[in-house]
Amino acid sequence: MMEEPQGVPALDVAGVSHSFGRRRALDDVSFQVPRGRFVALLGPNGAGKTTLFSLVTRLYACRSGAVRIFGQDVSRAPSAALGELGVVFQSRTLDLDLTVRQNLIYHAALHGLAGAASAVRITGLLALVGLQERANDKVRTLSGGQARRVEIARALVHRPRLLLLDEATVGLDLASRRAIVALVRDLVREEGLAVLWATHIFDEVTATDEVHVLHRGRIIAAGTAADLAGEGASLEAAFRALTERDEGEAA
Ligand SMILES: Nc1ncnc2c1ncn2[C@@H]1O[C@H](COP(=O)(O)OP(=O)(O)OP(=O)(O)O)[C@@H](O)[C@H]1O
Repeated sequence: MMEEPQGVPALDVAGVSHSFGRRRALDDVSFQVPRGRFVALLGPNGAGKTTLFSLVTRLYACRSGAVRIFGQDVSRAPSAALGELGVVFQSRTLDLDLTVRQNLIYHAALHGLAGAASAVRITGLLALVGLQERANDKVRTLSGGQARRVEIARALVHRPRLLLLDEATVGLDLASRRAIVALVRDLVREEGLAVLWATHIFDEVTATDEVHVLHRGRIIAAGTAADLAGEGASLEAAFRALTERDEGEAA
């Protein structure tokens, strides 16, 4: 295996464009997620977040530009690249009639992990997301927030170093939303994970987070949330000003 150059980012999106027929969903998008950092991709519905995730996960072929995960190109070295990637999709993807543990065992098997090694890993992950007590309950009996935790555990089964979450708090109440954001931030701090957190919710972003603002398929601003907000203004106000200006320029 080739040695990984130091300083290579966890995720490198370089000049990526994607169209559906004549509709351009992504237009020359470039940004990076450094190792071990929480980076927010902030964009309203329809900005292109899900399309971008589909390209990073190879659901769609990347025809224009490149996506690299820890230096591995997802088109040229898909196994090496995707082996470092865990994903939590916007829509729920657990089997409701299996238990929490069964869902995880099934997913571990897809990654070639079985028997005692799988059991140990799953027990550790359930502790990490605070769901040890619910291991043998059917997913159907869990709250929305607990089900999300299972999906986060599942995304980490194969020990990826980069985790992508697409609107992970959608449909959750405020307390559950906060708990999920806190859990993911703990994973960054304590496990050294790199995270790309796609959201349209401003209060999920803190002042020191690096933020990339995606609007109508283009990155229209980037920096820390505090820099983008400017003195005294909120991130939400800055976001509105940026997107209105972008729409004005396009008109
Ligand atoms: N399969 C598809 N076929 C045609 N157009 C699509 C398809 N998927 C997405 N689009 C269009 O591409 C643009 C970006 O959509 P995308 O779903 O990536 O946005 P998003 O930021 O994830 O929004 P949301 O959070 O609502 O899913 C939108 O204009 C959307 O209508």
